[in-house]
Amino acid sequence: MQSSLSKEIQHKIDHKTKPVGALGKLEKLAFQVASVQNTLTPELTKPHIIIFAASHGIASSGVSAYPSEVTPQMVLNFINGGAAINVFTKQHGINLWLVDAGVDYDFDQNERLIHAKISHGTRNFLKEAAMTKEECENCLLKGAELVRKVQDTGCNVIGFGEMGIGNTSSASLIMSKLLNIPLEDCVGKGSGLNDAQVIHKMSVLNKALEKHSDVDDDPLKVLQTFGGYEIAMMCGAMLEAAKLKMIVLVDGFIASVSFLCALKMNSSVQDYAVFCHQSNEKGHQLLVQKLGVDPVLKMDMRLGEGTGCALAYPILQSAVFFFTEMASFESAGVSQKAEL
Ligand SMILES: O=C(O)c1ccc[n+]([C@@H]2O[C@H](COP(=O)([O-])O)[C@@H](O)[C@H]2O)c1
Ligand SMILES: Cc1cc2nc[nH]c2cc1C
Repeated sequence: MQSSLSKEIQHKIDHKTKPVGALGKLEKLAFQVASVQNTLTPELTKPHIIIFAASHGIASSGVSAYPSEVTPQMVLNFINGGAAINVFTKQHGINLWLVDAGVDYDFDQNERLIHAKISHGTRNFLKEAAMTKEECENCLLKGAELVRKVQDTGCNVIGFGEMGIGNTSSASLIMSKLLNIPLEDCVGKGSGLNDAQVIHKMSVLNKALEKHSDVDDDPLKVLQTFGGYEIAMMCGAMLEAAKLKMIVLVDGFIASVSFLCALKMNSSVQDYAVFCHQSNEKGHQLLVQKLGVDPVLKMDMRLGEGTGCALAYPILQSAVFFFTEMASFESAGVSQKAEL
């Protein structure tokens, strides 16, 4: 049953000076933000994006178009402000936090980089589980702790990005296991494999599935076996952000898989999530369909880093601003729909 606040929110949307429904998806977003914040006067405050970076044992098995050194190199690029996410967050006034979740490199102390290194990278899941149970649980706790720190700054809308060469392999395996769908439907080009290389990636990942055939669909076990530290930390962060009633901006394929893990642990996370864009990575379209969500943007992007969140943020702002600032038919003296 619709609550009385839900009815009031919908009434407010429908009485703005526009044909009913004419602001399309913006109306759904406004409804969601007002519902999450439990108010007819929602606001977005101190937007943040956290990027979690980590190295992957599987990256040595020829599953990515790029070498694993790119992960620490890109972290340095984030620190120096040169990556796409730096540019877009600056453009839209979004605060950016960088987290070393487990990169295979010892960074110098830097005030722009948060040290949360679980280890120097996950193990290769062709041989053994990527993480221990304890490491996986530590990731969830660390992600949650970071979100609490962000919320303490006055933030109520948070997006998550990732950087980790090899992490589309982790994400594909987790998706296949948790949704019980064929691996083939979950595996794509990642950061840019050609067709022959995707076939090799498939055969490597099939071996990993065989190796861990005893793993059922328990989300913590799946995350521990195939995950990356950044995927698990993001999962813990999303769960905490939902608990704190923050709006959660979900980026592309890998971030959506973190969301899937979070959803399997606590289904209420769905109410807080805004899916920012439809990634070009093969598995994402199916994942979005299975989740029953309709991403804000489709820009043919497949970058990660939280770039989809940064691009969708001003659209979310427009949703909140029309809801709070537009005149109503009554206040503007505009005639309503004719009774025909
Ligand atoms: O966000 C996405 O949809 C997305 C799709 C494909 C690749 N990526 C990025 O590319 C990296 C993973 O690609 P790969 O091929 O190394 O598994 C990782 O750093 C991700 O941020 C991201
Ligand atoms: C250069 C580069 C930048 C990235 N950012 C996120 N994933 C990435 C993968 C590569 C290869």
